[in-house]
Amino acid sequence: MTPTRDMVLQALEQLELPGGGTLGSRDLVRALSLEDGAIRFVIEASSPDEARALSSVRAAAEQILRGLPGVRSVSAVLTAHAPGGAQARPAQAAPAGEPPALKIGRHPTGQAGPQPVAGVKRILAIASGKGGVGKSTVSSNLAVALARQGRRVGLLDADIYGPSQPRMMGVNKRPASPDGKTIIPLQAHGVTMMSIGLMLKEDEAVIWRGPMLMGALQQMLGQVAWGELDVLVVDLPPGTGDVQLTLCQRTSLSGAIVVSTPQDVALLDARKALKMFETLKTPVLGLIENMSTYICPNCGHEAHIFGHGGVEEEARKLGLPFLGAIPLSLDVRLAGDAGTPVAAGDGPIADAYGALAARLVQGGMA
Ligand SMILES: Nc1ncnc2c1ncn2[C@@H]1O[C@H](COP(=O)(O)OP(=O)(O)OP(=O)(O)O)[C@@H](O)[C@H]1O
Repeated sequence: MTPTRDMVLQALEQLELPGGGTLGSRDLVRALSLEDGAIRFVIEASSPDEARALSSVRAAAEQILRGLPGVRSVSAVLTAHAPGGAQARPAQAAPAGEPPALKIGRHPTGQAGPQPVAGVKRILAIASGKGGVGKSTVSSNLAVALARQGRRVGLLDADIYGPSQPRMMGVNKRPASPDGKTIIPLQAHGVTMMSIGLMLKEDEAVIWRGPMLMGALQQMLGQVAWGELDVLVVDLPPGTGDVQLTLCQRTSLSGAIVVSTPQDVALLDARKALKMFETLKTPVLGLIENMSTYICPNCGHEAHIFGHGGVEEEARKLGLPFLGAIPLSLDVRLAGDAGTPVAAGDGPIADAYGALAARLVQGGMA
C-alpha cells in the first residue's frame, strides 16, 4: 500500500508545533508530492524568525512520515519568505479549507527513475524561462555564498548553448582526466566547478541536438569527480528544452529555483518554466527576483527599472515560496565579468546573497 495525500496530511497533524498549532492548521505545507512511496514537500514559514522557530519540525515531520506503511523516502525542506523591508509583503495564507496550490506535477511519466550523483547530497537546478534574466549570475553567486557558509558546494554549468560560468568564476583551464574517463573538476572561490565550456575548444560552436546534449550532461554528472558535496548547484540553459528534460528525468533533483526579473514578459516565460517542472514532477523550491530595484550609487535614488515586486506577487499567487530579491547593480555585472562573483566580497549585494544562502541552508535545501 502506498500512502495517500490525505494519509500524509493526517499523520502530520500529530505534530504539535513550537508556538502552537499544526502544519495543517497553520497552513505551512506546500508542494506536497507523492510518488511510489517517495514523499516530498516544502514547509513554508512566513518569516525567517518563524523558520528558525520551526527548525526542529522538519526532521520530526520526516520521522513521522517514515513510519507510515509503504513509505520509501521522505524529504521535507523548510523555507521562509524574504525578510522585511521594501520588498517584503506579509505572507498570505491560502483561504482556509482550500488545498495548498500545488505546482508540481503528480502524473507519472513512465520514464526510468531519476538517479542520484555519487557523493552529492542535494542537487538544486537554477532555471529561468528566458535568457538574460541573470540565472547564471545567481547560480555562481549563490554557490559562492553557500561555500562561504561552510557548505561543500559544486557548480555545474549545464548551459550548453552559452556556458558563462568559466568567465563568471574566473577559470579557463581545461580540466584534467588522468585515466581518460574521470574528469577532475576545477576549484574557484571555494566552489568545485565544471562547465561544458571548459571541455570545448575556443569558439567551437555547440550545435548539438537532443541525444548529444543528453550524453554531455550525463558525462558531466557521472564522470566528474565531484567528491563529497552538500549541494550541487546546476545552472540550466534558459527555457524549457532537452537539457532540462534530461536533468529532471534522469537525475534525483532536490528541486528547482526559478529566477526572473519583475517584467511581465519575463514572468510570462517564468510561468512556462514552472509549468515544465510541474509536468516533470520536479518540486519548485522557490522563486528569486533578480534586477529587482536599482539604487543610484550617486544620489541614493531608488528606481524600478524592470518593475518591482512582480515575482513575489507571482510566487504568492502560485503558492510557492519567494526566496528573495537581488537588486540591479553595476557591481554585479563588473564582478561577474571580472571572474569574482560579488558574493565573494562585502557589501549589500553580498549580504543579500548571504541571506539567500542562509535561508536555503536553514530549510535543508543546501
Ligand atoms: N542583479 C544584477 N545587476 C546587474 N547586472 C546583472 C544582474 N544580474 C545579472 N546581471 C548581468 O546581466 C547579464 C546577463 O546575466 P546572466 O548571464 O547571468 O543571465 P542568464 O539568465 O544566465 O542568461 P543566459 O541564460 O542567456 O546565459 C550579465 O552581463 C550579468 O552580469
